[in-house]
Amino acid sequence: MKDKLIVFKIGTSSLTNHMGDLDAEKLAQITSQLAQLHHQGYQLVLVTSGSIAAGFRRLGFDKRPKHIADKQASAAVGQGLLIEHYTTNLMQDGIVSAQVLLTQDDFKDPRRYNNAAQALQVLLKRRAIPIINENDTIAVDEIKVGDNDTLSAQVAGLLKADLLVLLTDVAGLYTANPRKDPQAQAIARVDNITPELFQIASGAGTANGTGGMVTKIQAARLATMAGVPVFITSSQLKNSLPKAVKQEIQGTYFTAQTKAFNQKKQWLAFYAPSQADIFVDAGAEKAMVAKGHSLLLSGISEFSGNFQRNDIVSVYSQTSGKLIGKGRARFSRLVVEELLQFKHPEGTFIHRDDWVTLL
Ligand SMILES: Nc1ncnc2c1ncn2[C@@H]1O[C@H](COP(=O)(O)OP(=O)(O)O)[C@@H](O)[C@H]1O
Ligand SMILES: N[C@@H](CCC(=O)OP(=O)(O)O)C(=O)O
Repeated sequence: MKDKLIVFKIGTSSLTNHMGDLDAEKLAQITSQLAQLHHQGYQLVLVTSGSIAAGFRRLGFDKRPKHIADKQASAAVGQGLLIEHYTTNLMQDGIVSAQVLLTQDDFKDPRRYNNAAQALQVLLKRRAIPIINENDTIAVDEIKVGDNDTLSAQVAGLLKADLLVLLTDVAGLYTANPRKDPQAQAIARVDNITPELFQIASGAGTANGTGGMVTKIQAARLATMAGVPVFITSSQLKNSLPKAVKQEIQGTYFTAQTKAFNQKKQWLAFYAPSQADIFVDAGAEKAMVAKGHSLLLSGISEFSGNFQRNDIVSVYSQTSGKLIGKGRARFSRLVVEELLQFKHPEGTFIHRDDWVTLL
């Protein structure tokens, strides 16, 4: 399938042995399948975990460390070793790979966000495979994506991928954790990610993984809102990568939303820091959510926090108290306060082009 762009995410659980160390044989299985797909004409991106697993023992820890600074130091040692495996293996098939390390800051700052997209697009156009991980060594809480499931969804959305495949150690999402509940049933397809779905997903399956199915469902939510379908499957089945691309293997398929966010709206929805909270009345809520209309000044019932013109604000329903979306303010708080003194305040506070519904 020429030009189809697939983002694969491979978790620590799929790259390690029972001691938690990087397993070169498992990694080689992945690279040979990537090479196969590359030669078929697919554009590929790999988001890979494993830097901590690859580094901790060399740094003198006898098991995977738990403290943040120890993990960061291990990642600094392991990232180089991890990328060396990918580069060497892919080079044997004549494929150029590229290391890209990202943090949440790269998504929050619109300039860095565009830069990341452009650099990745050049790599893809030139048939290289970007090998992405979080920049663990420098990522403190404030700038952390936190898990590679989410990072892969962010990347898939940014690049408008045709499919995101999350490869793990179970063949998709089950009605309960299959490691703990033998009665758990496989779920083949999810059209709607409801809050109930999160309840069936507990944390990581092994001491090596981060987040388990919860972060995978969160990732699926983000990617599908950005218009990218998601397939969760096991990396341990034979030829799982080529089969996953066509869903010819057991797994869970999440359908993409039809009204997907474009790049500008993804930034607004997922990354833009919000400066203030605006509460709107029932009429405005209906007009914005159901009809996609702009928010007029007359629909504002309350606000908290200070905001300037062009700042991003969160909009809540006055009736339910729930967050309904985010948008760009056309006036500062000072001006809004003045305008709302009028009996019939006129003007658009958030234009529909600068608005995303998040219900
Ligand atoms: N409802 C569920 N369906 C499938 N797996 C689940 C579920 N709830 C929890 N899990 C656990 O999630 C694990 C996969 O997540 P994780 O260990 O973080 O893997 P990775 O390193 O691949 O990201 C599975 O091994 C499984 O034990
Ligand atoms: N960035 C970290 C992994 C973070 C992570 O999300 O791990 P996992 O749940 O195994 O995909 C690393 O390279 O070890």
